Amino acid sequence: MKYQISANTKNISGKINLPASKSISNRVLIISSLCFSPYPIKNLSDSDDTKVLFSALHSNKSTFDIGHAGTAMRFLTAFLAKIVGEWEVTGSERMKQRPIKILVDALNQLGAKIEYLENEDCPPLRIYGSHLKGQTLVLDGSISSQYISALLMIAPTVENGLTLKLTGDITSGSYIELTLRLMQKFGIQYQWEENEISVPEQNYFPMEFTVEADWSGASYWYQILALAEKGEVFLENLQLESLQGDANIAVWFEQFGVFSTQKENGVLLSKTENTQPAKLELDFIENPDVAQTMACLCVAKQIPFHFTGLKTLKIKETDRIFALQNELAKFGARLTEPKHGELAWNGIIDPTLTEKTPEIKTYHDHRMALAFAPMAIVGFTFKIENPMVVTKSYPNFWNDLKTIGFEITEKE
Ligand SMILES: O=C(O)C1=C[C@@H](OP(=O)(O)O)[C@@H](O)[C@H](O)C1
Ligand SMILES: C=C(OP(=O)(O)O)C(=O)O
Repeated sequence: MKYQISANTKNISGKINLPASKSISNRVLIISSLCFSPYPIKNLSDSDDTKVLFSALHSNKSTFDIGHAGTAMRFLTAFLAKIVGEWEVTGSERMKQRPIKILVDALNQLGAKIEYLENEDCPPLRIYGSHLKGQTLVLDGSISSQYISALLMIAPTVENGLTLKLTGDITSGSYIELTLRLMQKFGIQYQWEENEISVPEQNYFPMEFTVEADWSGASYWYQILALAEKGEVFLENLQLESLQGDANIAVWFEQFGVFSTQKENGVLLSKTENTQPAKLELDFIENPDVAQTMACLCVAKQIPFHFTGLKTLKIKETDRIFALQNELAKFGARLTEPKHGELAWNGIIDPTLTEKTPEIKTYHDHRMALAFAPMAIVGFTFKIENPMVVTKSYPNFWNDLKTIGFEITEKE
């Protein structure tokens, strides 16, 4: 199934009920399961990635299929490693290619026994969970922060706690900070100095928790306003003072004339002046999930760019560097990869590449659909293949777009 997308609107006006943060939801679900008594969670995300973790944590089975959900895979692996029993965790074909060795090695050092069932270093896994004994672990922090978050969340419940010494350039550090700040809200004390994080053995303190709106999901609304001539969008439940690292983008978008004001129940985005940078240079080391948003924005506005900090994009839901290069070429943009972890464009549209009605492939990646759809605002009409990939993080996305005047029709 495909959607054909167009948008005959330059002046945007809307009120959007954003999805709740899946990163926060998945952390509070794990923490709740680690508490002596579970606590009520309000505004839990309705994304596939959260639903799948919720089901696994509330099931009486011993085999779990977590689909495409990276955080669910990594967080559940660490959680099950300390629950006495024999467990199996698998996922989508792509999940079977996403590495997990760093986490498996760490958990095995703590006393778990985890085996690979198909390919070395990747899911599916058989986990023999047992009582874990803490120690100092040395871990490569440059591949995925999710391994580190997974270990940190179980750390207070491991005998003697845990100390993690991180080597390499730490990637997605904002997500490690999110983990620690959430743990702190549930009563946990920790120390983080330079590349060393220590969490003593202690109890989580259960308390009612309300999940904030998702900042990565908000990025598509910032992108829409940046592409529009003017307008106002109210994003419900969003907080400028946020636990999420992607809240950074509020500042990034000011150079596109999009300004953010905190109101009682959310953030008001407004665009009154049509400005844009001559060239965009950004480092995504703390914000990998908004790289597609910014690349699509720049191509739609013909802004040359040089992005760095993108090494992890190759091991996400798809190889996002490859996917962006392939699909943005259909709009005439020839993106280059100057170095591993970089993406650049000279701002020149090559008419020999341009397709009249491009068909955008989504590669099982929600962010391909989410980031390309806003490009309709500048007048493109295109199709998006397998548009329901958005349910991984933002199930109501297509309905939300319709409320601001997008035309979305189903095609074979
Ligand atoms: O911990 C988290 O909630 C996440 C961490 C990031 O992954 P990496 O640490 O693998 O970059 C991010 O891309 C992902 O969407 C969510
Ligand atoms: C990378 C992502 O998710 P995950 O790694 O949890 O599958 C994402 O949501 O963009």
